[in-house]
Amino acid sequence: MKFIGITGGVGAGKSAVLDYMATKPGVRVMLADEIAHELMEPGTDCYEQIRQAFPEHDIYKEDGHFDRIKLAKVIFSDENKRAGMNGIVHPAVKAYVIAEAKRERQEGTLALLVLEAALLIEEHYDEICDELWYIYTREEIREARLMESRGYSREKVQQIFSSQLKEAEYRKHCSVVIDNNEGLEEMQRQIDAAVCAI
Ligand SMILES: CC(C)(COP(=O)(O)OP(=O)(O)OC[C@H]1O[C@@H](n2cnc3c(N)ncnc32)[C@H](O)[C@@H]1O)[C@@H](O)C(=O)NCCC(=O)NCCS
Ligand SMILES: Nc1ncnc2c1ncn2[C@@H]1O[C@H](COP(=O)(O)OP(=O)(O)OP(=O)(O)O)[C@@H](O)[C@H]1O
Repeated sequence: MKFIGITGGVGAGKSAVLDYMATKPGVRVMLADEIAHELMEPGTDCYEQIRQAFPEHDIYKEDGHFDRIKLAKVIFSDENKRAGMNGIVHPAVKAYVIAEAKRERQEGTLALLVLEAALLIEEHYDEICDELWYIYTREEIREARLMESRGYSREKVQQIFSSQLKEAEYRKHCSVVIDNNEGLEEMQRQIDAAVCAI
């Protein structure tokens, strides 16, 4: 089994890449954001720690779950708060991922395990993954896609851009680059070639 980490900035198309890879036999995909959200459900250790770390903020929905819009405003506008939350959530996500990768390696039924995360490089997933792939899409295209598909404001997109790595840094750490500036078919053609080359 090979363990591939897929990264790139917000809106680069990582989920679109994973959706395509998930259609292939022998491939299991994992999304770090999804794992994080499960680990942040009310009643979990992460939930309690975040609650205690942000006592002065209303970051909740009526049912007690975190309100992602409110939480995003807090963590993307304050570097210290973002670091505080990362320090709670990311070690828990990484521990979960390491345990799943170990289990899959032992089980031996997969050809590829694929993990998608915006912060693979910052969180040193190169130490766990066999290869890192960078999904490259120009900022203006990502901004347009996110405003159109998710209704993000230009300000929100720019705030998230400035909290993430620059293109050169992603390229330095990744051995495969997928160019997702064009349509989905072109991206899928590059994925097929990269999978063949493993
Ligand atoms: C901050 C939250 C509430 C924002 O939710 P929202 O629905 O507005 O945005 P979404 O989840 O689609 O994330 C937008 C982009 O920001 C990235 N991102 C998420 N958290 C962070 C972070 N702490 N630092 C930098 N980028 C982040 C995402 O990967 C994605 O590229 C949400 O992302 C969250 O709960 N984050 C904590 C989980 C986490 O750390 N995920 C990254 C794991 S590698
Ligand atoms: N090649 C493409 N052509 C047109 N639209 C695309 C293409 N790739 C992705 N998109 C669209 O761009 C938007 C962002 O893509 P996606 O959600 O896959 O990005 P992401 O990198 O997973 O984002 P995040 O960092 O927030 O998880 C989505 O609406 C998606 O459908």
